Amino acid sequence: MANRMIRYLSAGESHGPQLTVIVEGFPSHLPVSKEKIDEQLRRRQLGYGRGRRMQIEADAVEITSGVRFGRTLGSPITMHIVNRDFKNWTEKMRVFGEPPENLKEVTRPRPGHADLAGAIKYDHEDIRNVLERASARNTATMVAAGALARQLLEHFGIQVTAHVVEIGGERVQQVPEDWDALVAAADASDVRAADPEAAERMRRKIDEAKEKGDTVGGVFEVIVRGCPIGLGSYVHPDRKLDGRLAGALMSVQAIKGVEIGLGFEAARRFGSQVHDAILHDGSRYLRPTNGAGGLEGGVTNGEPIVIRAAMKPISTLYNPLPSVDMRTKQPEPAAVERSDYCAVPAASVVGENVVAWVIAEAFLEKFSGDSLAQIEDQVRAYLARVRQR
Ligand SMILES: Cc1cc2nc3c(=O)[nH]c(=O)nc-3n(C[C@H](O)[C@H](O)[C@H](O)COP(=O)(O)O)c2cc1C
Ligand SMILES: C=C(O[C@@H]1CC(C(=O)O)=C[C@@H](OP(=O)(O)O)[C@H]1O)C(=O)O
Repeated sequence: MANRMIRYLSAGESHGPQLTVIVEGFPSHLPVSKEKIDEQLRRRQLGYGRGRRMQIEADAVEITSGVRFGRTLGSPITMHIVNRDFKNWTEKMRVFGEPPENLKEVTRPRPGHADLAGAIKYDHEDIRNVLERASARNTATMVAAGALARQLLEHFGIQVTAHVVEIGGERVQQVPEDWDALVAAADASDVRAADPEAAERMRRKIDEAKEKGDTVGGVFEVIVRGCPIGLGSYVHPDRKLDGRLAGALMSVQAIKGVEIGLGFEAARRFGSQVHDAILHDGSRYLRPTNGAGGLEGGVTNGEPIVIRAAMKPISTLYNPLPSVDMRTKQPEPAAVERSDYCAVPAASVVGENVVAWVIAEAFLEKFSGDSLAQIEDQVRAYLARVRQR
């Protein structure tokens, strides 16, 4: 295991009273904005193709430890996110007491969800005991932790953004090259695609899925700029930042593929068409291209990190696939839960914040310190040294 300076633990069921995340290892004196965390949570709730649950929730954190007068103390930071929907589930989600008489157990596992494997693994008769925690509701905690990490990164000039590049096979053709224009265009679009024509085709694809009781997936791209050269390491597999980023993104519900830089396309080209030449302008190294996506040997090379993640279509189908009733073992259509039709735009916001977390982890491994000032000293000294190389 790499020596991680920061870590977090999350808890909470999708229809329980709240989600909780405890973040540990942040330096003291970092200014914290609750508004910035809430803004990321708000963005995660948006997107064309989301189901009715998002109209019930209004995600925001309550911070109950680790911050005083707007700055971190160096102690664990606890954040709570209330599940507004809990008020509709108080009986069905009781912590103690007997199940209500009218409780309808979920017994027909949905192909693609954690239902079947989870019910067998944890010996549950009622699949609700699985889906409550498997649910992507928990991505709100990933975003809260990432949004905190992001504030550390921003302090050191590192920025993260994401945009959707594909939904249901409809692809973006034109992406603004300018960073601010890309961020603005992605944020202004309800599918988070920066290309308005592609966005329209994506919306139609989501409508088509909805009409058919079906779902669609897609691909989003996360970009990090401002990372110093030298985060992560080649010296041991579990310290390689490419592997850690891919692992973190693959741990987000429904993410089934990750590629960095040219990714799978690199496998189809000659090396001369893949690798980025090394130039020097007299004061610093330059890379005319960025096929590596900002990572060589599992180490940041100073270029923007470019990483894409593929999300499978949502598993709950209103027109359900064949399944089996786990009580009777008889064929039955899979259970239907209230659901999203497409959550790629939301997943892109999750991806953005998950990536921010991993970069902050790597940043604090390289520039460790108990207070922000100690870290600033280290960063300054390192960057001065880099300029001499
Ligand atoms: C933002 C987001 C929203 C999701 N919404 C739903 C949903 O409404 N219904 C559903 O069946 N799956 C949804 N999923 C996907 C499931 O949570 C996921 O497929 C399931 O937990 C099984 O895990 P796996 O796909 O990683 O194998 C969503 C995923 C994300 C990232
Ligand atoms: C609650 C969220 O997403 C949920 C993820 C999800 C799933 O199965 O993963 C199923 C749905 O839950 P519900 O049945 O309560 O509508 C989504 O709404 C969220 O993103 O905050």
